[in-house]
Amino acid sequence: MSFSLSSVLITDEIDQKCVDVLKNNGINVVKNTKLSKDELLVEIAKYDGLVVRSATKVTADVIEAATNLKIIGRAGTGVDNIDCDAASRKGIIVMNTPGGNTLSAAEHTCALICASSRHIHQGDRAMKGENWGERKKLMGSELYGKTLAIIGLGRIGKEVALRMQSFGMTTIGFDPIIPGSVSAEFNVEWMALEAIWPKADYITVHTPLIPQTRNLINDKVFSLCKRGVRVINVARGGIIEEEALLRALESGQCGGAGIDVYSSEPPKDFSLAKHRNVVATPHLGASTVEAQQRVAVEIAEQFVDLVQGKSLFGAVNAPALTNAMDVNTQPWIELGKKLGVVAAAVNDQNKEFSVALYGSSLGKSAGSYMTAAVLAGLLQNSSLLGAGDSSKLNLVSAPALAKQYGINSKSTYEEAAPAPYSALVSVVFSNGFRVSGTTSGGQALLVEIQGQKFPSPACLCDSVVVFRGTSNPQLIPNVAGALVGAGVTVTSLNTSLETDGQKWGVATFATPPSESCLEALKSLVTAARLIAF
Ligand SMILES: NC(=O)c1ccc[n+]([C@@H]2O[C@H](COP(=O)([O-])OP(=O)(O)OC[C@H]3O[C@@H](n4cnc5c(N)ncnc54)[C@H](O)[C@@H]3O)[C@@H](O)[C@H]2O)c1
Ligand SMILES: O=C(O)[C@H](O)COP(=O)(O)O
Repeated sequence: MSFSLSSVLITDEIDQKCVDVLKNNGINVVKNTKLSKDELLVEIAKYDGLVVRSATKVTADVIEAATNLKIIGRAGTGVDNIDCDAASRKGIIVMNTPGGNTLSAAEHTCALICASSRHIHQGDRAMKGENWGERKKLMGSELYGKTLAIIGLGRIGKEVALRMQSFGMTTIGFDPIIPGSVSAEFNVEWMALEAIWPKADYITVHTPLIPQTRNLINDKVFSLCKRGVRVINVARGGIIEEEALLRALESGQCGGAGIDVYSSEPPKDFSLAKHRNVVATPHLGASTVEAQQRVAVEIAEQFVDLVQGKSLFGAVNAPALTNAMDVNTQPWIELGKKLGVVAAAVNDQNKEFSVALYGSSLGKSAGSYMTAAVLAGLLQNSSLLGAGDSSKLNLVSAPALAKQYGINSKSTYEEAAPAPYSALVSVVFSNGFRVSGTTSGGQALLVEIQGQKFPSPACLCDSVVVFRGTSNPQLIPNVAGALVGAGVTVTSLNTSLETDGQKWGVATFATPPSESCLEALKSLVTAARLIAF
């Protein structure tokens, strides 16, 4: 896979090291952190790469205006400031630097837990106001022996657990993906959320902001918690419902909060940040010299690795493209695309299909990239694609465009492949049409069309003629003779087993023929398509 990048725009405060790494690898860089939205809409068209933190909102209109953009890099973790669906529809890769700021965000969380338990913020305010008398109002509580509930046991949640255990806190937690056996390895007892609420003295959230986590901590949850529970949010504003938190702080049901992130940034309303029992910071979780240098270098190196064809590490919207860089997976992705192209050429109902994967060498996880590959093939010559869409069709945009056009796909997996193949891919449409293939020596081979198997699989080379004809001993010699007569050099001719007196056939060529060669077949076959992959 080749990927070129000529000029990158950086619109947020990102460490100089990002600029240096990109420039040292021959990529032009412009850093402008002062662009208004209107200016960004004009500027963005000049660049094929964009690097942001959380301040720049890469909305659908920015992506629409980004006529040359190929990649958006997030120097950090959360990509919720980027419209990833809009980017996917335009075939634009979105990548982040997962892990580069994990330790800083974890340390900041621990700092907020400590500050909240000992009223550090209130004490500091009192001292600055020369108000020593505040001292007697600021009785804190020890963390030792208290229970810390961690919602989201990914990178940051785990690091918070390990650090707060050294204070003698008991750590419990919930994550729908991380099982109890894994969380037990870092001494977090996994519990269902209902069991967590009444046990927790402190609750810290470390999830992405997604529909399932929006307002996760709300009035109802506060009512199920211990009176005086303290909550911390260094993840995303909106995971703890801000109005519910204010109400719980006012009633004393919540004893204090440490908040780094807000549902709108900067907040439209500072009531929460100003509350006496809230220690508030302006989204500082990743704001350390170390984290900023790390994410700056990582995003730049990830861009360079992609240009050099080494890896697509950090891509969040391109599972198929990521796999397309693996030499073992590449032939399967090519096969998927070609099966999609064949299906689009000879089957007239392509809106609903399933990709059936067979063989342990493919594995269940192949479903996401093989489905994307088949979709890319199906859409390649489709009239569904608008003019703008067809130039953007790739393994990133195919699933997003298919969704837009109402094409539904799913995948299934079985460990055992039908003999004689060790691995096989079948694309099965809702009208019963089925096309199957495998790979050998890096080549895509057609094994079956419409349930009719090829005793000897047909190569899906650069261009082929796929035809259907009445089964008679003269079919192959007649088709071969007609093609030779039309001036094309046939390199192979394979036919399937027959069903209802009909056979499928595939012809391959030394050099791609023109569409006119099909004229020669008209009287010999019931259907023929020239397919250029
Ligand atoms: N404040 C900051 O400056 C700062 C810095 C870095 C990261 N972050 C944010 O912190 C959050 C966590 O980052 P991370 O690197 O640990 O991510 P991660 O992907 O490693 O972990 C997130 C975890 O949340 C879990 N999760 C998803 N849905 C859940 C649900 N409904 N309930 C419970 N858990 C759920 C996931 O399974 C995953 O394990 C993200 O929102 C990220 O954007 C903030
Ligand atoms: O998701 C992240 O990486 C953090 O929220 C950091 O955001 P920032 O890069 O704007 O500090």
